[in-house]
Amino acid sequence: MDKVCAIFGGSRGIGRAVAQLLARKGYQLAIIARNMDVAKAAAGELGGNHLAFSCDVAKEHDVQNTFEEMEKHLGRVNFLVNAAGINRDSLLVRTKTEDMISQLHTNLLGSMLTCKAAVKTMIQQQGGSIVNVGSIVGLKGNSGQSVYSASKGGLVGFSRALAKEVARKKIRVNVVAPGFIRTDMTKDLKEEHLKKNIPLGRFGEPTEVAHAVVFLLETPYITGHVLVVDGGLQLVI
Ligand SMILES: NC(=O)c1ccc[n+]([C@@H]2O[C@H](COP(=O)([O-])OP(=O)(O)OC[C@H]3O[C@@H](n4cnc5c(N)ncnc54)[C@H](O)[C@@H]3O)[C@@H](O)[C@H]2O)c1
Repeated sequence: MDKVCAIFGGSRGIGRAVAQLLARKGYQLAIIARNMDVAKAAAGELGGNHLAFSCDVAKEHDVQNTFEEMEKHLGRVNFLVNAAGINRDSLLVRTKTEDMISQLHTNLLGSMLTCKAAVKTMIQQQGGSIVNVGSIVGLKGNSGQSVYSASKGGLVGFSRALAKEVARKKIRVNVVAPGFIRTDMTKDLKEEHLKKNIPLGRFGEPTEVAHAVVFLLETPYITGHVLVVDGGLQLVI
């Protein structure tokens, strides 16, 4: 069977690193971003016949439409990576409701919607594999990130429940929970200061998370697992 993988948030950062790894392994990829030009540039960079799609994961209509288009142009998706995500750091008392909603919609509802669409097509194919990108703060919590932590913690609960729900359909659902990774999301953080708290003494690279994502995508006897990729940070926080 062809390996067709949809990567939401595949145009940059961790999603892009996953795309680069899977392209080298011969997967047929759908690179999905909100902006079509950005998605096209990222898909083009990979070489081969990978396709670009535009989609806001927080919008159900966009997600449904994207799955229909992917099936039309690539065939049925049997691998899914949810790497789209946003964070709006602030203390809860200062967090605007609209920022709560946008984080929950993008990070949690968005993955629920893409998983729902993917599971429907994976059931028809009698199998599939999903990796959702969570965060170490979804397990440990972090001051100034209560809403982001909730969205990522919710993603763990959702993924583990879904793993149970679809296991008999030969569909696996796992989570990768990164610590500090060097991407646009962390570019304004003070790495020199923060890295002192990380046992391995540095931020991670997107490709190091990508290897963990691909491991979970491809390892047939693992489901409902949360794989932490954090340079040992969870040991000390
Ligand atoms: N960088 C880190 O330190 C770190 C740590 C833990 C978890 N994560 C998670 O890893 C994932 C990837 O983040 P990254 O570090 O590569 O950051 P990034 O900002 O480079 O990438 C985020 C991606 O999500 C996309 N996106 C955002 N909102 C979207 C929406 N509504 N619809 C579709 N796409 C949308 C962006 O366009 C971008 O491609 C995110 O879920 C993030 O929460 C990152």
